Amino acid sequence: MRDYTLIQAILDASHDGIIAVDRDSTVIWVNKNALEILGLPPHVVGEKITRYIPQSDLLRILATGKREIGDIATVLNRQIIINRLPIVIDGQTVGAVSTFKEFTDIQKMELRIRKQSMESGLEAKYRLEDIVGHSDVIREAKELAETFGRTEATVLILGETGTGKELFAQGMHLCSQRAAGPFVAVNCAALPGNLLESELFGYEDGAFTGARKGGKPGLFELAHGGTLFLDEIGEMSLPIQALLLRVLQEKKVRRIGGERVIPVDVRIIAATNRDVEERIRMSQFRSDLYYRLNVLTLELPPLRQRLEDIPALTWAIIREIAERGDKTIESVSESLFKLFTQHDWPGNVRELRNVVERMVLLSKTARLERRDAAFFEKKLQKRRQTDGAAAVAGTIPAAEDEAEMILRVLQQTRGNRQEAAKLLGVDRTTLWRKLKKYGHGST
Ligand SMILES: Nc1ncnc2c1ncn2[C@@H]1O[C@H](COP(=O)(O)OP(=O)(O)OP(=O)(O)O)[C@@H](O)[C@H]1O
Repeated sequence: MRDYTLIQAILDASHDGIIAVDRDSTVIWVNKNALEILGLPPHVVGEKITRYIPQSDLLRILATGKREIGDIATVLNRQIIINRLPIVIDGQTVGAVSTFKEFTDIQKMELRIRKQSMESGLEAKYRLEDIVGHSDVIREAKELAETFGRTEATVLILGETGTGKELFAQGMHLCSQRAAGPFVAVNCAALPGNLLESELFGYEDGAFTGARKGGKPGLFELAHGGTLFLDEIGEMSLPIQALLLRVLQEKKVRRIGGERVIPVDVRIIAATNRDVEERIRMSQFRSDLYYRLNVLTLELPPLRQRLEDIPALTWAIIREIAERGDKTIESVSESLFKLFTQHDWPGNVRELRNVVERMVLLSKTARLERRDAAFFEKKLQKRRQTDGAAAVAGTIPAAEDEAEMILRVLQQTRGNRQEAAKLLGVDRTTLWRKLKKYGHGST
């Protein structure tokens, strides 16, 4: 009797509701919270559970012997989160128990945010040790990134397009104390001004026409406890720069159309492939924001400064393709690597990835040969000719040619920019920038 009273007191002390049934679905134990949440009378013990809850889910647990964790249900107009488990003794299911609690607004929000962040892949995958390359320049960059990563300071990554800025940002996040928190990346150049503002800061219900019902948390809120990676920071408009600076100073955000001030704990890693200092001179970038972002600087080398890494990078790409199950390559000819070293790779590792992927997918054997690279040789030749002509004329390659080529490729891909960028061997942002430059920004 003493044991019974003691156990009952312990169960009643739990914040969760607990109700257990035996193999015949007779209630054998229930605590105070369960009675309260389910609205049951105190004398349910000894009665069939179906008398009070005709469709009780515990019947299913008795039948299947399988646990069900994290189910959400509405009971008496309240949302509850439930775990149901079989009670197993000596390998036999002798009953079932359900533990549950009210689902608070905070938990609801957490669940929604977690779901959103998983859907849009807001988790860092690459660790610094996954970044391929043994050249001195990349080794130094990795060492520096590791040192920077462990601090809480803001880091500015400088590097040409495709040099791995996002990979390094992920790597720094994963070696920081925030590794278990979210990693949220946003490309400031890919979103027009007002869209970038609502992405970063979120909005309240009814903030503007077309705003999602219930409002939307901004990326700062989603990155709470983690890292926010702001790529192409140099492209950010002046009004958004001012808002960003305020958030960095105050560590609080206010959603568009909202009154509430939401505290955020976010580490910023920013990146740019443009000379921000030049933009400061042209009054297009705020110097106070630049100094705040540029506490630590990590410069990433272009691929042409680490040509010795090409074989390792090529093999890493080949392995990834094989893992996807697309195609397996067993050997690569030395002459192909030699050809690769003759190129200056303006699109860096992203361009190398595109070239290798194309070759692997087109190759008919398990060996990559120089002859598989006919399309690449053509590209090289064309580039040499253009460079030669430019050198003779003392000009840069004609802009019209580039604009025409981009539009032609876009036509070919029926306006699909991602595909066009891939065919052109540039990233989407570069393509977007070029279109803007040639006056086709909104096409
Ligand atoms: N050292 C590396 N090892 C393996 N893959 C790499 C490396 N560097 C870059 N890549 C690959 O190159 C591509 C571009 O990388 P990433 O997006 O990090 O570059 P970025 O500098 O952020 O480019 P952008 O400035 O255009 O946004 C990705 O597909 C990435 O996987």
